[in-house]
Amino acid sequence: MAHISRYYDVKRDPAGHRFLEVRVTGFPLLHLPLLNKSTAFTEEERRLLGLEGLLPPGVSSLEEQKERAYLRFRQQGTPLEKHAYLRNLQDHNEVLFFALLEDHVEEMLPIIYTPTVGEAVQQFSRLYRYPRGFAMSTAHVERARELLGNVHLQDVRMIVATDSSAILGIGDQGFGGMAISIGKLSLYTVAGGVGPDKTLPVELDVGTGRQDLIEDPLYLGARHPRLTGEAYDAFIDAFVQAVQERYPKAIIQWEDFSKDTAFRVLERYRKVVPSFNDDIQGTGAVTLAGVLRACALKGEWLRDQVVVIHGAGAGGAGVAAAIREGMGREGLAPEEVAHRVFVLDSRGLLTDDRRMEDYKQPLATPKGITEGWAGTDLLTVVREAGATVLLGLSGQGGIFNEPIVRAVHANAARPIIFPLSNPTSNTEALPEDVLRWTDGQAIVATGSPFPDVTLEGQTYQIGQGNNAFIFPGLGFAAVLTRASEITEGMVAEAAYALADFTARESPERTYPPTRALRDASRAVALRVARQAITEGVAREERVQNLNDEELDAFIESRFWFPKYLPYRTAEGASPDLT
Ligand SMILES: NC(=O)c1ccc[n+]([C@@H]2O[C@H](COP(=O)([O-])OP(=O)(O)OC[C@H]3O[C@@H](n4cnc5c(N)ncnc54)[C@H](O)[C@@H]3O)[C@@H](O)[C@H]2O)c1
Ligand SMILES: O=C(O)C[C@H](O)C(=O)O
Ligand SMILES: [Mn+2]
Repeated sequence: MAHISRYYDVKRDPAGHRFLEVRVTGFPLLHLPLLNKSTAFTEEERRLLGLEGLLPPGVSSLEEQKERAYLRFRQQGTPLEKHAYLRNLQDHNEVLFFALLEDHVEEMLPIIYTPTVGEAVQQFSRLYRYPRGFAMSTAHVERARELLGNVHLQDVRMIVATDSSAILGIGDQGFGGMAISIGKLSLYTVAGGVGPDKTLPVELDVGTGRQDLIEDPLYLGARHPRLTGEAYDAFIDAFVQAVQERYPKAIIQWEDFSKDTAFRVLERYRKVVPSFNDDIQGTGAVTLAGVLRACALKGEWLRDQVVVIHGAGAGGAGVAAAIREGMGREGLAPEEVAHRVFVLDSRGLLTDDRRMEDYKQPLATPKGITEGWAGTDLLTVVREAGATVLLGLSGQGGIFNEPIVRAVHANAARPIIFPLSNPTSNTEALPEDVLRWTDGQAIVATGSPFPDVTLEGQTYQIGQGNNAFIFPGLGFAAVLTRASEITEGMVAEAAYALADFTARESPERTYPPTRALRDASRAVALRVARQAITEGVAREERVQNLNDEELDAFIESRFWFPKYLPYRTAEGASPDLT
């Protein structure tokens, strides 16, 4: 089968300046988002590349293009319209898209990512315009390798793949989960330095449990119930094998797999292909980092807190493991930790006399500890355990009500309350309410972005405890070191790196402001890369003997930045070659 094998190369001229040697010219060139400069093609390039007459005569600089695009962006009425506008731009001109994003990261992150991406997931089949990424469906299992061969990208290093079974807190979303993979990878580029040509969003369309989607005439996904059991495993196996063959250097980030599959998929492949689960590991790390900062803000240790985690899915389990690890590092033995970390699912506290899924068993509280307790519901657990920290990962909007928040406050002068569920409608409590119910004493961070809260003349910044502060740096470090595996040590290091970065750059906050996302990711990448080298999983020769300063410089030098390179055609080739 004929494909465009390589339609461009990055080369250097004799003076050492980089340029793109392109093998596509004319109209098709204007339709390749990685190559299209649109109105920024110079007159010389237009002549050389057969573009004369196809573009308006005015030549714009990238700056002018950004100005034009930003004006249009501001004219869009709703967040979803803004999202659609930016996605459209991304599908036409990636350099411009990322350059614009870089300039307005605080304003645009909530549009391309959480919370608006949640709406984009739900509306995916209605918003759909251009192809992006790899869509694997049940009909393709036998031919996964061949189909991945149809993807034009030559050197994919970072893959985000979802089976859409638990998107944010909004559940099974069928094919629409593709929007999450796209959104996460945009962050990899804007914050993590991975070039857009090195990223591949993937939808693993194993079907959907949503009858309303199956019956929706406009639905674009496969119309059958979700694969389960062996058929499901065979599907994911086929995908992983195809990735290993076509993109042997790629890292896989598993995203928004429901608790029923998340743990199994993570464990099955983590030593087969370098991979991690963002909701388990990324969320664990970001939450530990924020809780450590919150403890530091009130001059206390994590080991002295009592932590209640509401939600025992991928996120809750990851957070529980990370908090336990953090307490262990502060000197607590596992028996002591058992008195300080409590996890609840929809049936109440996990205790070891209950029947439950395998992955939950290590999270369960020994029955002896809860002897004599008045109950195992959230309010009772907060009271009986003496919770000083309350973390929400249940996707249950509003469940942290006034009595519950006040009960935590009764145990701590400065309670730490993080409603971490996304999107905004699933937030366990609004920051303003939490602050009001605690007379401004609570330390609050949320998963979705919230504006500052002003209460009785005092303004409180609400940190965004979102794994976006972890995964770009973690994944970029794994890419740059060519890690053979993403170890628990690397994930833990990401958490401490973020906490230290926040302490250094924003000492009064739980998390850095989102405009610091790139710097935070770089700090995370440095420490994760160091950990990979120390643990002997870094396969990249060039990083083996670098000191920290050199490693940081190496990371910086590998960052992709949105700018246009000059274009030329292959030597001797005629400009109309396509
Ligand atoms: N802030 C972040 O970075 C971040 C990261 C991951 C997940 N999350 C959020 O956490 C939520 C859960 O995501 P997940 O990936 O763990 O999903 P999941 O499907 O794996 O788990 C959901 C869990 O919620 C719990 N739950 C449901 N109803 C409950 C109830 N009434 N009471 C107590 N617990 C209940 C159950 O224990 C279930 O296991 C989502 O809203 C998601 O957005 C946030
Ligand atoms: O996507 C996010 O905003 C964070 C997290 O991965 C989630 O599933 O909620
Ligand atoms: Mn997620």
